Amino acid sequence: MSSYGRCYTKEVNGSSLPDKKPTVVFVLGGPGSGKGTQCANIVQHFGYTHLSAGDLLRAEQNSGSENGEMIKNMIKDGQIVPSEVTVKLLLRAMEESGNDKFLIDGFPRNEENRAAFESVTGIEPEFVLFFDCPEEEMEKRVLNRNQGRADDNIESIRKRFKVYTQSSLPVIEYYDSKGKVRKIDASKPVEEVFEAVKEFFTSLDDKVAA
Ligand SMILES: Nc1ncnc2c1ncn2[C@@H]1O[C@H](COP(=O)(O)OP(=O)(O)OP(=O)(O)O)[C@@H](O)[C@H]1O
Ligand SMILES: O=c1ccn([C@@H]2O[C@H](COP(=O)(O)O)[C@@H](O)[C@H]2O)c(=O)[nH]1
Ligand SMILES: [Mg+2]
Repeated sequence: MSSYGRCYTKEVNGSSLPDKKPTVVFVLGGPGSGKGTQCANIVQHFGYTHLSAGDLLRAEQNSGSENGEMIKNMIKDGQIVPSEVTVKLLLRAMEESGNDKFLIDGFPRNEENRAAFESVTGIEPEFVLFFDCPEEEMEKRVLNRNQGRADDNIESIRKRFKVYTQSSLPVIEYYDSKGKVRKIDASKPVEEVFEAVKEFFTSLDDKVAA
């Protein structure tokens, strides 16, 4: 198992493991709210490693993995891939990065994801960056994205919005009840959104330095 698994602690895993838990920020919001766009900016300014769970699943799908067909069908349908698969991909990417600061984009997407990540890693997010955006604006952005994604069509998008409302928003509400949500108005232009995003990461850097 990955050294970023719960086997993280010395007594389970021995001395070759990281002695400090990594910093994790979950980046959540609906399809097309701008998570990937803003994560690229955060990486440049604050030195995080960006892990998009969707990108990891797409790479796994294209790798010839035995889960490839299942992932392909679930993405097309906007369904949430079982945690067992996604958490394993995230842990491997965390370990391979050599970094200790991660933006986990588009995960956890439901309560099962949330509980699995926490129980496997023992990691709680530092905070949850929540990109709040009206559905109409998100739909427009996704339909204009032009990146050849199999789920950027009106049929898949409608399914993704439904899953987001039913399964992902409750995860954001859970973290909100713990005071961990940092909400951003994601309907604004990219530069303005980033100004708001920056404040949260600057505060965290200041807290760590203090
Ligand atoms: N603030 C913004 N204003 C206008 N367009 C934006 C903004 N942020 C991102 N976009 C554009 O909207 C599209 C979706 O952005 P992005 O891929 O970052 O969203 P996402 O939240 O990662 O979506 P998904 O969940 O589907 O992966 C892209 O074409 C991007 O260039
Ligand atoms: O944790 C996750 C993340 C993503 N998925 C599936 O991938 C698509 C696309 O995700 P994006 O974040 O928009 O790139 C999503 O609709 C799910 O089908 C997942 O199952 N679990
Ligand atoms: Mg994205």
